[in-house]
Amino acid sequence: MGPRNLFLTNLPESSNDCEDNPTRNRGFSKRGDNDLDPDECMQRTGGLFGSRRPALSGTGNGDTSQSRSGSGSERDSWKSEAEGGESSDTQGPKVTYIPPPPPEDEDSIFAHYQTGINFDKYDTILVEVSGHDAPPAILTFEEANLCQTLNNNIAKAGYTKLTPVQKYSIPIILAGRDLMACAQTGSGKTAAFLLPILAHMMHDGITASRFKELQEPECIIVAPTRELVNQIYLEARKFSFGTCVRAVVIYGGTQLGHSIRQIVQGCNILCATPGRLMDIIGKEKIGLKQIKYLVLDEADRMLDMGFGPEMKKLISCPGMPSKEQRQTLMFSATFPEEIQRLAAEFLKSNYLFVAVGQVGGACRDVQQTVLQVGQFSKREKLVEILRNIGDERTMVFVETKKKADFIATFLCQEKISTTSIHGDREQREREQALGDFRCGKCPVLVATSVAARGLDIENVQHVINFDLPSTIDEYVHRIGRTGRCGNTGRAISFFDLESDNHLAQPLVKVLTDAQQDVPAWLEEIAFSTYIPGFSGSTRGNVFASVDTRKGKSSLNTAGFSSSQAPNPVDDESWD
Ligand SMILES: Nc1ncnc2c1ncn2[C@@H]1O[C@H](COP(=O)(O)OP(=O)(O)OP(=O)(O)O)[C@@H](O)[C@H]1O
Repeated sequence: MGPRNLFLTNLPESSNDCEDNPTRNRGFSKRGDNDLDPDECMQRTGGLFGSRRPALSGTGNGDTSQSRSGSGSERDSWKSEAEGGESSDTQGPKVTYIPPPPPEDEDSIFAHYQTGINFDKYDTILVEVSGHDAPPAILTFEEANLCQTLNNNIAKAGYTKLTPVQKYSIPIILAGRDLMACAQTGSGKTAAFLLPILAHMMHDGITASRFKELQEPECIIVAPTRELVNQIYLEARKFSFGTCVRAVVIYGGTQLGHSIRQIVQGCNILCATPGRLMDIIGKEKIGLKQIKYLVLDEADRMLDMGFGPEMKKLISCPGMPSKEQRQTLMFSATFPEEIQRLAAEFLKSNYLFVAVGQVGGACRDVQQTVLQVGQFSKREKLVEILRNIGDERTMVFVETKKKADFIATFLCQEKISTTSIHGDREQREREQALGDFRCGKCPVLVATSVAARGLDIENVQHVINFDLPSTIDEYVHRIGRTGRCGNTGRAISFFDLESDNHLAQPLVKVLTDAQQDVPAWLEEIAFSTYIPGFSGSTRGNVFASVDTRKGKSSLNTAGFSSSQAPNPVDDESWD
């Protein structure tokens, strides 16, 4: 195998507050004070595991091998990227990895970072709610009338104010309505669905318990990547702390038997990647009859051709309540119109659509810079930028798994502390890489799209698109790894005239909508490149700025409940 799996983290000699891992390796620090031979650097595996925040805690039992080579073309293997190439019919060695359980101490469970200076600016964002009979937004957690334990956990998590998506989503979900919610990256969509679901479960009571032969969870939450479902699990564990609700997480690349053992101990909320979930259902390790809530996080990704077929299989499984009998919730920062139409198959016809700001728009707390850089100049430019950045946490996105290893190795040889995450790395390595990055041992993480969505990592100050993605939606998600929860961040993208011209128009739109400077050369390309159907406005195929049902909508600002908001204007003038 090429350097792909030999590539390792570079760790400074001195340890810091991260847990040491017996297989921890040494390597280069940015300051280059421990000059390991690059080859030796390549001989070591693993890295650090654990960080100030709870570690990943997937569970599972080796049922299927993990594809060690991306099947099909690199770009087409996005799904195998997310699942790490795992599927029940993949040949290869048995997966035996069992992630260690997350820390159980309260400090770790409630570890969180501070909201940023722009958190209060959320209240100025226009919110559009479309669909009929929408309950009014709430302005405070108290208005949600949650139980004391939940309120205690919210306070311990450092939440004092609701974000816009929470103000509108929580009452809608408490009212039992289906919901499609779009809000910018880093604006609290996870709590927006977890809190009302937990409130319902606490109020209505739960059935699944450790003493049941067959576990029948009340809630299933699916997301496209292992690291993201684990992150959602840790949030569910946080907010359900001290309650009888038990959350479990299962994902590919880990031993299946361990997943099963976790489930049989009691499973009310199951956080899962699609591949592992369908394995567990196929083996009848859970029943679906008690499902009350089905949540699709990064929903547009879950419904596209990558995971759409598996999602359709899921809702057709024996025992799965129909869309009329369950509550279905979909969340994402992007939601193209054609995907919205696909979503209708999963949602009750009277679902509500909440759009916080421009659907598909970038978070305005991210300062975006686009540089024209040809492919042969990218590495030099990357090193120049990273040397200027110093030790601030930076995610570098590349388009293929091979390139992730290559660039990470290259940076290693440039004595820049770097690690990598992509779908061909063992799950253990992926989790170690994330742990090294989270705790700052490796301030640079080179990643493919497997890390583009959802990951909430403290202090990511910079995102560099070494390669621009193929779609503008993925661009929005990638740069959203920084500038989260009112904090500011910076994104720098290398625009290659040979391959990125198709992105020029949507990129200009995203930059303009986010009040960013648009380079003249990019504008020129944008308006000299004709893309059928793109009118440069929100009505183009690029963004669905309104509910594609074109239903009745009310335009509110996040700072008001609908009763106080300015008179709703016709969504024609929305954009
Ligand atoms: N009301 C709140 N007050 C303070 N912090 C919050 C609040 N809601 C969420 N957060 C924090 O903000 C961060 C981002 O939340 P979350 O990951 O749910 O964002 P998101 O909208 O799902 O982002 P993405 O679109 O990238 O998935 C998390 O660290 C979360 O704990």
